[in-house]
Amino acid sequence: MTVYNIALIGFGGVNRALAELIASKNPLWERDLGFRLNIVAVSDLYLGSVISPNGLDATTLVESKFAKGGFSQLSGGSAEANNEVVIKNAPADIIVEATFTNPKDGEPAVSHCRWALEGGKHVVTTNKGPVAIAAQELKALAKKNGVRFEYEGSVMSGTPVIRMVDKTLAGAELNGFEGILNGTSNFVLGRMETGMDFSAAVKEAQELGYAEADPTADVEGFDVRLKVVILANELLGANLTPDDVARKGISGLTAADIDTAKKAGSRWKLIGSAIRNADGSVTGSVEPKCLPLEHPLAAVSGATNAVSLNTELLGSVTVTGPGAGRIETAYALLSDIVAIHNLAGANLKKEAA
Ligand SMILES: NC(=O)c1ccc[n+]([C@@H]2O[C@H](COP(=O)([O-])OP(=O)(O)OC[C@H]3O[C@@H](n4cnc5c(N)ncnc54)[C@H](O)[C@@H]3O)[C@@H](O)[C@H]2O)c1
Ligand SMILES: N[C@@H](CCO)C(=O)O
Repeated sequence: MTVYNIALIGFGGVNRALAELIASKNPLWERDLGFRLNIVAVSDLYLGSVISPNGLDATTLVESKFAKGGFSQLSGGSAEANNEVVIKNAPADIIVEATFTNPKDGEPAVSHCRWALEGGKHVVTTNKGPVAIAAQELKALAKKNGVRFEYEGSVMSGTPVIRMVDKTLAGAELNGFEGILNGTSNFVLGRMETGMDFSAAVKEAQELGYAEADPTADVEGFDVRLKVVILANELLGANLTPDDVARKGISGLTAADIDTAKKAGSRWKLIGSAIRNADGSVTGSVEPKCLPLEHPLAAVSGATNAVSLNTELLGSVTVTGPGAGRIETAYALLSDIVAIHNLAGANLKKEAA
């Protein structure tokens, strides 16, 4: 039986959801995917950290109501989030990075990824910071150390877009994309169409686990800007930084704007896009657009995301699915681990007794 030891960095909505899945689905994964996951360490800013070489019980982790510093009650635990010690010393094959996204410099998550990869540990992450800001460096580091840096959940949560385009649209000649890439702002715009106030709608998105720790990142377009950078660099071979992408969020839209659009048979959406220019350069942008109802992105509602990929050989191909949510994003982490597992010659497989 193949077992992957994993260490969770951050134990908020997403990594907690992964632990929930581990608690209930390990037997299914063993049967269908050929591996099970064993949590050997967790580190969280609020809860502290714990290393347990034989593994922590996922159900206990999920069901215990830990107070601040509560991991100190566990054997091998501390009230401090000793991320560096956990990443470097825990006997983990895979580091699962799901701390806050820092849209400015990606830290401390970039360092978390660096420590893991330098130590020969795979990284799977839903954190957009390290991917948008340091993907090239981290991919090179992973290659040098014979491990993988995987980040499917950094764009569109568990809905496959990065790996899907890479694997199944190879050769289709992608020229650009436009999409709804932030679940929170799309959810908020939808709620405003029903007459709900902007702040109440943001609060609801927070309660549903869609929003960033600071929801300004969602409604002001910073989150979409990171996602445009990730997709443009990954799929169009660009070398954009967040500062290269023009950005405008949805906070300036009023109830009257929403109403006027509705009466005109259209709908506001926050659109992230990038195009390849004639000279080969790539331009990205984030802005609210008033789309006619017949536009393919106009009907995308709630926290659902969609991206229309403009290809030379196939025309437009649209991928749609959940763009946020705890379990949905935890699934992205699982899909990254499946990708690692499926790599021929992966040297992390362990035959447990
Ligand atoms: N929730 C979603 O729908 C979703 C979807 C895609 C990507 N993401 C990204 O995944 C990551 C996690 O999302 P989430 O919803 O679980 O967020 P969250 O705010 O619920 O949890 C983040 C956790 O990380 C911990 N943390 C923050 N900084 C830390 C540090 N330096 N060291 C240790 N722990 C730290 C916090 O205490 C918190 O428990 C974020 O980067 C987010 O942008 C989230
Ligand atoms: N806060 C983000 C999470 C997914 O990256 C969103 O609402 O889309």
